[in-house]
Amino acid sequence: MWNDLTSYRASVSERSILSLFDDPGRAETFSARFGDMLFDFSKTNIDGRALDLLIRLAETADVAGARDAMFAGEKINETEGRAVLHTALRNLDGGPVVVDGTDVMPEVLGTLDRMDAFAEDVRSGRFTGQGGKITDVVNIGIGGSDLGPVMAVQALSPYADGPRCHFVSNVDGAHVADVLRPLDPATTLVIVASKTFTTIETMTNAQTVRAWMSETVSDPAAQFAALSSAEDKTAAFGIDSSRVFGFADWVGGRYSMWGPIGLSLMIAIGGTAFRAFLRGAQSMDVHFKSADYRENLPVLLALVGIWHHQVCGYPTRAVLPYEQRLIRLPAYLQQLEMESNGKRVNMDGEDLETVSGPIVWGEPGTNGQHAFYQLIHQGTGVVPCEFMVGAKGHEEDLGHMHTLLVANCLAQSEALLRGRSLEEATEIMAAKGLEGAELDRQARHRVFPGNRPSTTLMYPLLTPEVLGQIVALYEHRVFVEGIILGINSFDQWGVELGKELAKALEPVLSGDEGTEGKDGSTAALVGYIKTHG
Ligand SMILES: O=P(O)(O)OC[C@H]1O[C@](O)(CO)[C@@H](O)[C@@H]1O
Repeated sequence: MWNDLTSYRASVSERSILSLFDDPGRAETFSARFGDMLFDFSKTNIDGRALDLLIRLAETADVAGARDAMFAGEKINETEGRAVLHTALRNLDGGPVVVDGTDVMPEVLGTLDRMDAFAEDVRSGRFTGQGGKITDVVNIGIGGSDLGPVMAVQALSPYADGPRCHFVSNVDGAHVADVLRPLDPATTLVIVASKTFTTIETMTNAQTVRAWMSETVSDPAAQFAALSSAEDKTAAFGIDSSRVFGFADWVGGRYSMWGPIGLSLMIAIGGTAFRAFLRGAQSMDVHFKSADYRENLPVLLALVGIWHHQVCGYPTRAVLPYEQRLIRLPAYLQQLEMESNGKRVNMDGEDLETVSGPIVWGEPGTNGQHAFYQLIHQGTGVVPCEFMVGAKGHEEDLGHMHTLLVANCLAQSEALLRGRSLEEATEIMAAKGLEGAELDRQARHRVFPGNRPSTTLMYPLLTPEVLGQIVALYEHRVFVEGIILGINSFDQWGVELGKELAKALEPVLSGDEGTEGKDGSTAALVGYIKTHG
């Protein structure tokens, strides 16, 4: 299958994507809709034959079978012996989801109701701090216990009518210090978000914040809540069980914002909007489960990704939301995609047949246009770009700005597609009065090779429901890519070694232990810190 794809790609690699639009139906054929959402992949070099081969790849990998196994609660995370059921957290209709013979939905929905009640207590002032109504919430977490809520709170700021939410993740004391500086401990709620309740960054920050709070309030623990599966540890930290929201081991960290890890978002936007966010994701689940591969957005997004990375060999992909409020989406997707599919062996522990998942990066447009788009347009490498934009913005009185935003988004994908030839560039520069060798030289700097692939995801407006759809779309995209590559997308052993070595280096840096056994570079770097620290 892979060979068929790579040899077919080689046979069409020189053709211009623009020429494919000689087919007047191309934009329609190479796009798919889900409700009001449109995914356009016509500005890629994928044609009917390539799509057929990609679909066959999905069929051969039995994506549908793996998908059904995931939704059915089978232990598809084989290296950790766990089911993968973040979809149960947004299964608002409550149809049974059985794990080890038990329907988990009553507990899931019960926890959601408890979260809702607590969020409402905080928002209404029924739950107060020791100085009165809660004005600020500080979520302490990292990775999957941080990136989702950070991204979503920002994305949905037009819906945020609750206390202000802040996020502390880095173990760099600068982060917590900067976040706490303007806050009043007596009206601040602290949420410690950690599935394991052992993550060193989170626990260190939690202790720092508790110490900060204890300088002002008599009972700091009363203003703490915890989002964790480790109830013994939350109790040991002194957090009352009424403010502990747990979740099962079948919710992976980077897939967890649909449940308790989303509490800060729920407090910011309220329970009704939070449920709309879940409903959006749930609707994408239904689509993923039922739509034909050729109409299935997560499957198509995955196949386009596979085409560009594994088949064409483009090493990275850029996610470019023309939506300022999605500023943290690229970071969120970096964890989702790279922690999930950045693996070198397959489920059986054998070397992968192909390269693993791509490097994912990006920034909102139009800002990126004034920074790295230069390389995207004229650099020697190809970066497939994933644009996304809403038909409308929330600032109705600033509609003219939204029009300009959309114009820029569409212009970028058009420019990548068309490019500008040497003849065109020469004509432009000649019209400016240049001639001879200087004309030639200057024109060459103004050539755009074009023929660079991009996709565009469009949606009506970034509502909670649409955000839920977008995030679930990407989750399932990562899943499909993982299945096709044979990867377990739900473990993350690659983060462990660094954690272990950091633990071992702490006493070396503090002077309790020497650098014996360390490589020369590490020993020298320790020496620098000891001299200058
Ligand atoms: O929620 P926890 O247990 O603190 O873990 C935080 C993050 O750390 C990781 O395990 C990686 O270090 C992520 O997968 C996870 O999202």
